[in-house]
Parts: sequence; C-alpha cells; structure tokens
Amino acid sequence: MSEATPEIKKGLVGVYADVSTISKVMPETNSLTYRGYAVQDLCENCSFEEVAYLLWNGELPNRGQLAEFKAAEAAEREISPALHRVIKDFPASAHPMDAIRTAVSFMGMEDPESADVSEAATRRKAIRLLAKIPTAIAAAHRAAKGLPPVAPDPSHSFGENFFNLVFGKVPQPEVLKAFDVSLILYAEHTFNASTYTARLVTSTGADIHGAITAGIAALKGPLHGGANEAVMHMLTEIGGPEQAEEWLSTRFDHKALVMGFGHRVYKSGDSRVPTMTKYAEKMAEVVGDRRWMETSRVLAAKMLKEKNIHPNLDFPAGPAYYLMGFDIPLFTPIFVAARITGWAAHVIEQAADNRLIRPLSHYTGPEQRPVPPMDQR
Ligand SMILES: CC(=O)SCCNC(=O)CCNC(=O)[C@H](O)C(C)(C)COP(=O)(O)OP(=O)(O)OC[C@H]1O[C@@H](n2cnc3c(N)ncnc32)[C@H](O)[C@@H]1OP(=O)(O)O
Ligand SMILES: O=C([O-])CC(=O)C(=O)O
Repeated sequence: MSEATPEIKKGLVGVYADVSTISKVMPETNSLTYRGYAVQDLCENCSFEEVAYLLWNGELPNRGQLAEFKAAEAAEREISPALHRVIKDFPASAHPMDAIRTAVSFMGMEDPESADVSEAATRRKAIRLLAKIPTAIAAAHRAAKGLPPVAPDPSHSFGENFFNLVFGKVPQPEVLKAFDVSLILYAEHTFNASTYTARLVTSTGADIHGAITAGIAALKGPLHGGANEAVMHMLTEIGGPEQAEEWLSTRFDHKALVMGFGHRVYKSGDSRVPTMTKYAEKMAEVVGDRRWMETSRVLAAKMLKEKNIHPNLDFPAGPAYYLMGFDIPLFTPIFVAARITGWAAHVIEQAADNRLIRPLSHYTGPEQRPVPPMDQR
C-alpha cells in the first residue's frame, strides 16, 4: 500500500528553519539590516572591519574595540610555509574557489585549536580565517600566474591588504571605498545556501574550518556566489550596449537563465543593488569605461519590462570588480573573503543553541523486494 505524500517544500522554499539575531531580510520593503542597522547606513558610515566586529559581537565597536580588533586581524595574516608549498603545487588551471576551499581545509589541519569547538576557540579561529583567507586567495592566484606571493602588511586596512596581496600595490581611495562597500554588502544574508550549509555542518558538532570549507563549496555554484563571475562572462560575451537587447531576446527564446537576475527571497528588488550599482558607476567613472554599466542598464531594463525579474547583488558586483582590475575567477573568492564574517557569526549562533539538522525524505523508489540470485538479474 503506498503512503500519502506529505507536503514537500522543494528547495525548502518558504521554510523557517530556525531563529537568528544576525540579520533580517525584508523583501516587502527591499531592505536588509545587520544586527538592526540598515546595510546602506553601514556602507556609508562604517569600514568592513567595523561591520565584521558588529556581526560577531552584536554591537558596533568603539574606537578602542576597533583598534584591538584590527590589530588582532592584522597579526594573523601570514599563512604557514607548508600552506605556501601546497598552494604552489595546486594545478595552475584550478579554479580559485577550489584553491581557497582546499587552503581553508588545510588551515584547519594546522590550526592549534582545530579540535576545540568551544565558543572562545571558535572566535579565535574565525579571526585567523578572516585574516588568512585573503593571503591564501592571493598566493594561489599569483602562483597560477607564475608570480611570487606578496607578504601581508599589518599596517594596511583589510581592503588595502587585499589589493596589495593581489597586485602588489594599493589603489586610490575611491576604489578602496567601493571595494569596502562590496565587502559590507556581501558580508551576511540570513539563511542563504552557503550559510545554511555552514550551520548544517556545525549542527553535527564539527569544527569551524569544516563548516567554512563546506560553505565555500556551496558558494561556488552559479546559482549562488558563482553568479558574480558568470555576470561578467555574460557582459564580455555581449560586448557592449548595442548588442544587449538582441542577446537577451535570444536567451528568452531558449528559456535560458540570465545570470545576476532573480532571488529566492527578494521578488521586487535586492536591497543591496542600488548601493552596489552606485559604487560600480563610480568605478566606471574612475576607469573611464562606461561600456559594462551601459550594457547592464539595457539588460536590467529589458528583464524588468519583459520578465518582471530584478537584478541581484552579483549583477553590479561583477562589473565593479572587473573595473577594479580583478581577473574574473577572483570575484567569488572575494565574496568568500567577505562572507567569512557572516558564516562565522552563524557558526557561533548555531553552536550556542544547537540541534542536529536532519530533515526527512519521502521515499518514492521501488517497493521492498527480495534480492534475486545472480543468474536471474
Ligand atoms: C548572492 C546570490 O547568491 S544572489 C543569486 C545569484 N544567482 C543568480 O544570479 C543565478 C540566476 N538566478 C537564478 O537561477 C534564480 O533566480 C535563483 C536560483 C537565484 C532563485 O531561484 P528560485 O527562487 O527558485 O526562482 P523563482 O522560483 O523565483 O523563479 C520564478 C521564475 O522566474 C524565472 N527566473 C528566475 N530567475 C531567472 C533568471 N535569472 N533568468 C531567467 N529566468 C529566471 C524562473 O525560471 C521561474 O520561471 P517559471 O515560473 O517559468 O519556472
Ligand atoms: O540570500 C540568498 O539566497 C543569496 C544571497 O543573496 C546571498 O547569499 O547574499
């Protein structure tokens, strides 16, 4: 006798899986707060380091707390000679997301507190991850190009350090500000797929390096963080605003996805897009190349008019990073460098009030049957 099919929430659409005090997405007003502060307000008034502190501690830091936090992060930026050696041996063709996923897993094996899942140890490990992830991303990127790594400079801010590690120099203030804004916007977004992955791993009692390794694997997918790279591949394939309408019509004819559009939660606009677009426009001005923003404008207008689908954060972030000079395969690793803050906040929250995450599946395979002898199969 077949059982009645229970209600299945495919993709867990609309399911509340837990409570959280970290951030709030309000799709009805296209808004987002971190610990109660509007993300736009944080972008205009805070540095990425202040936002990282906020996510991990629940309140913005005062001057002394910020100085202490920045010093703790700056002191942990070096990666070990063993990790440098491993990175040098990565295949040059490896995707940087696979490189940083492997590097974080390696950092877990080296971490002196690897097996300690107490909150105090997890917080110390989170700082080490925040500090070392840019060093590993940049070392792998440069090794794949046959370049030596650049040593982290503890006198640099988080953003300055990232540019210096990748390019060996720090850009002008407008570029640094746009980069910092992108990190703040990418830092946290409730129970998205990668954060939920990190919480699920944490729910088994596993350590933060395991949770973040899994989070990075989930973020790489083109339906999630990988979309910021896909957006730029799409824009370069289109070539310019003149070709954008026709290119999009062909996508519609093939019922193909258009990268950087749509969102599971926001259906009438992603809270972060106006701010990121403003800073991507500034990058276009700084570089003196409006082609990508013009192409984006044509695509967004036609998507809205014909499909009623809005862009998500990856849509303006892609061209912003391109205009800052980053190679396309570095875009999702930059997302990792930012989202480690949100992931770690969720790891800490999950562990503090944990219950193993284990949903049910409704079986629709063959009825129970005996194993036939080999000569009857
Ligand atoms: C930081 C981030 O992770 S933001 C997300 C980044 N991802 C992307 O940009 C990839 C492209 N977008 C998508 O694949 C999807 O919009 C997702 C995965 C983000 C959300 O998926 P869902 O919530 O399952 O989509 P949703 O149910 O709202 O889709 C509704 C309809 O719009 C269509 N749609 C949604 N997004 C797109 C898109 N980007 N291009 C074309 N059609 C789309 C769906 O195919 C669906 O059509 P249907 O009703 O004819 O089947
Ligand atoms: O919330 C989501 O599903 C995806 C997203 O925008 C993010 O992780 O920033």
